[in-house]
Amino acid sequence: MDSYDIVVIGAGPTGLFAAYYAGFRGLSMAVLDSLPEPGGQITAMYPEKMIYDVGGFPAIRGRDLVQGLVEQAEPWHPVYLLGRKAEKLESVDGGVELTLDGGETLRAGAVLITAGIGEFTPRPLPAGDGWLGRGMVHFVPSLAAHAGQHVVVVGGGDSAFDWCLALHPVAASVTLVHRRAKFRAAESIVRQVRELGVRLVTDAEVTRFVAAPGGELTAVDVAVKGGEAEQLRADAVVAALGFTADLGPIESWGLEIDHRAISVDSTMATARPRVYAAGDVAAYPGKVKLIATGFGEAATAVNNIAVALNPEAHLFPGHSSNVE
Ligand SMILES: Cc1cc2nc3c(=O)[nH]c(=O)nc-3n(C[C@H](O)[C@H](O)[C@H](O)COP(=O)(O)OP(=O)(O)OC[C@H]3O[C@@H](n4cnc5c(N)ncnc54)[C@H](O)[C@@H]3O)c2cc1C
Repeated sequence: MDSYDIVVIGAGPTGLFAAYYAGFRGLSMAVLDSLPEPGGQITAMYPEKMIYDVGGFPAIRGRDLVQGLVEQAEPWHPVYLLGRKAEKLESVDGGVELTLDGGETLRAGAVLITAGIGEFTPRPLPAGDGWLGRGMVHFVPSLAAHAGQHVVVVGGGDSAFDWCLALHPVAASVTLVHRRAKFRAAESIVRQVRELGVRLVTDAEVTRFVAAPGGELTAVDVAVKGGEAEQLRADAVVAALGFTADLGPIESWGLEIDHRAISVDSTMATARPRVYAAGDVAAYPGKVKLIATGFGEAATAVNNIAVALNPEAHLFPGHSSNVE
């Protein structure tokens, strides 16, 4: 069984900063996330948006903030367990045992839950059943992977339009398909996408994915309300229909849950020994759910964990600027 000083549950901005901090404190760590990529809500919902309220960055694109956090933690070699979900948590002698989906177990001196608003489940595109990873994605980790491709984006919210904006410069073509005539996305972003000349097919639904004899995606069939069905060339489909989020198994771990978040004290400790929480998932009076808040809480949690694991350790870590 693999064993770490800290297992961080959730590779959103809070979990990634906690990985840096654990390394800075000389602690070994694994970071697990049910998503296949790090970055939490930023990666899943707004990687192309500019963020204006992270200290030190007057403006930073979501994707770049996540990359910076990953780079910042990298010197400490965090073990990333991506696409893996924490299912069960048990207190054991000297720490915590976590069971992942698939039955694998991990031993941790302490667990830091940075699960945000919970595990994301993409809203399904029924016609795309069986196509995930074979031409269909729910979000785009790498724009370069779509260079020169014909891409069909399905959805009418901000993220669908964000993907159109981001993909337009690299893709051969981008077409948006939405089942209504009205969009949920902000008017300004809809206008930008229209101005780029992206084709918007509305009152329309993707009914079938069309494969070449080799099995690769070549097109999608689209039914248009009151109009003629058409076939759109497609090397890739981005199904941007939104996500549902759910704390899922974490709610059954014997923690104190308050409005879908975990109650913590000022050390970020939960009701269970050696289990801490930080970021959006951590609740206390006056809590403000922001990236900047999560960074501070991650530092508080990890420094307190360092003392819980070794009572002779100092709570104050020293200044990073003093370390060569
Ligand atoms: C559209 C939008 C715009 C925003 N703009 C801003 C902004 O401008 N400024 C700002 O400060 N904040 C903004 N926010 C809020 C900000 O994104 C959140 O405060 C931040 O992402 C919280 O980070 P986190 O790491 O605590 O949680 P999250 O980012 O939610 O990450 C939690 C991670 O935990 C994983 N997870 C959950 N349960 C499990 C499990 N059981 N097993 C494995 N993995 C699990 C999830 O998959 C997820 O990746 C915005 C949010 C949205 C939706």
